[in-house]
Amino acid sequence: MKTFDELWSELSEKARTRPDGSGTVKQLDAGVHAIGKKLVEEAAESWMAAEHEGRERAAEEISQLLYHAQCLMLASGIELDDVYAHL
Ligand SMILES: N=c1c2ncn([C@@H]3O[C@H](COP(=O)(O)OP(=O)(O)OP(=O)(O)O)[C@@H](O)[C@H]3O)c2ncn1[C@@H]1O[C@H](COP(=O)(O)O)[C@@H](O)[C@H]1O
Repeated sequence: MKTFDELWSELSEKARTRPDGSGTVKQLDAGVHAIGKKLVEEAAESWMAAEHEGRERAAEEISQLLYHAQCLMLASGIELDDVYAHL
């Protein structure tokens, strides 16, 4: 279990150190267009899970949505505070 901010610290570190086997590094190397497609996919999966699959599955898909949102942030040079300023 980790918070949104803890995940951000972890992913930012992955982006900096580029450890072998990191799915995040792979995502970042794939670029904004590829990450955006994943984000749309996870948003749709979150919607379907919330409508048809129950709370646990919806929570799981939303976690993946948040993860891909952070990958998009990293790939776009967007910081947490840039997003928090609009909440
Ligand atoms: N929270 C996530 C996370 N959520 C989703 N994913 C990736 O995104 C994929 C989900 O998208 P896909 O739909 O393609 O894969 P899937 O298994 O078919 O899933 P569904 O389609 O069924 O939803 C997973 O297989 C993971 O590779 C994640 N990968 C990593 N994290 C976190 O990010 C951290 C760093 O990960 P690495 O960079 O891989 O070390 C990890 O410690 C985790 O906490």
